[in-house]
Amino acid sequence: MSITMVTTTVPLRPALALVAHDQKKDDMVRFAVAHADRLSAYDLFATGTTGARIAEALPNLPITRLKSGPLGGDQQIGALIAEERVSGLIFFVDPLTPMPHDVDVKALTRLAELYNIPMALNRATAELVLANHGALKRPI
Ligand SMILES: O=C(CO)COP(=O)(O)O
Repeated sequence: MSITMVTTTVPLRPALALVAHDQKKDDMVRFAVAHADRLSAYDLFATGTTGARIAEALPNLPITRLKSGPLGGDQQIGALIAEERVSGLIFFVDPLTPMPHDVDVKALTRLAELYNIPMALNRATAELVLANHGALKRPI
């Protein structure tokens, strides 16, 4: 007599955070539309307005919207990184416009550095991150 063990594996999905400054939101929407299939493999988080723009363009793509960046959304994403719940950050930064919440942006990128998660600050790097999506760590 033989015994067969049946195991099921529930894959843990890695999570990605998407953020774009105002002058880069159109770029982010184009990026999300171009990669909608691949992005659907992730649990997605976004700052408020970025998430709204993506949801408007891709209503079937689940995305958790946090607060708007200037109202604490960058810090919320930073907290998710510190809790090791986000394994990649795609942040289309506007290098030409001063931001009142620049310290929050700096704190967010610092945590992405500290926790050694892939962080793309422009579209060229975001393409590389998504193309190497196997490198994105799974959540604990
Ligand atoms: O300001 C931001 C990042 O610093 C983005 O926030 P919103 O997506 O709410 O515009």
